Amino acid sequence: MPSPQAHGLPEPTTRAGRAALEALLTDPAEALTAFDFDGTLAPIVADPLTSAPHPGIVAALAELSTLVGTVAVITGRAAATAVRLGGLDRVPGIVVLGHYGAERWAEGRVIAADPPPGVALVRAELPALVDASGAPEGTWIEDKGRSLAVHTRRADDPDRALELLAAPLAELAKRADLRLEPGRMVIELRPQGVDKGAALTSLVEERTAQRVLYAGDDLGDLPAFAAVAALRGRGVPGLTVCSSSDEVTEVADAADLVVPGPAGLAELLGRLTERIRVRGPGA
Ligand SMILES: O=P(O)(O)OC[C@H]1O[C@H](O[C@H]2O[C@H](CO)[C@@H](O)[C@H](O)[C@H]2O)[C@H](O)[C@@H](O)[C@@H]1O
Repeated sequence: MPSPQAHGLPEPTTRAGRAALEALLTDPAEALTAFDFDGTLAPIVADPLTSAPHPGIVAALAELSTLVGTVAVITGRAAATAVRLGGLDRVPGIVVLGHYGAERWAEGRVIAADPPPGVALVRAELPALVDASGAPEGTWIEDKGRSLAVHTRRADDPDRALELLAAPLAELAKRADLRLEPGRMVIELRPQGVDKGAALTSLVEERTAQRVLYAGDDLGDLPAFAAVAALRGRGVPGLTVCSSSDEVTEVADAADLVVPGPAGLAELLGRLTERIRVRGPGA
């Protein structure tokens, strides 16, 4: 039987990753494949309202959806926002879990619990807090409905802005009983009790998936990587893929396979679908 590399698939650097890729190729219908949105499917841009998937990557997901059991996106965005920006409704049967798993979009419907009262408190206090922090011009607030994010990418000195914001945002999050979620030039204040790891695990259980692939790029994806490791312990082969950047190195350190950003992921998906088609299901 040819190795995955014989068809241009990159080789995971870990034994568990290689075993998971082989298991996925052998039984794709048993697999759940899940992807982060920003930085993984969509290149990072200065204005989150203009995010768009890497060219061809949604078509690749659509093709993948005909070959594997489940295609999902798990994002910090509101689910409907990711669907709209990504054109994700072009992927048959896709499940989109938004707000780190607090929302679920499927077949055009969003299911979510009401946000906790702390979100309204943060909405009321955050503008004055950002002003008082001394964070440089360009720091701005994204109100996502169920959570709020303070972005520094457009600030003169993004890292300095994050330093100035860290303590006051931590104090506000504590008072509002919300979770502080750091990311790529952003700090979010969001409801507790959910993360991408719990979201991924629930979906794997719901779909009774026997193989799992998860791809991400940011700190908020690390719980999903940990969930993949835990699933391996329960006998479910799992492959973690990092869409790499210079901004976050922890994700590459934890991954079985590193690809160069969304362009690299698009290429990986193309090779993966081609390999599954050539090999045929159950081969
Ligand atoms: O879980 P994700 O799908 O990765 O979403 C995480 C956050 O992504 C967005 O912010 C990031 O992408 C922006 C657009 O490229 C970029 O400008 C920003 O610096 C990044 O942090 C989004 O705006 C957040 O709401 C998401 O939670």
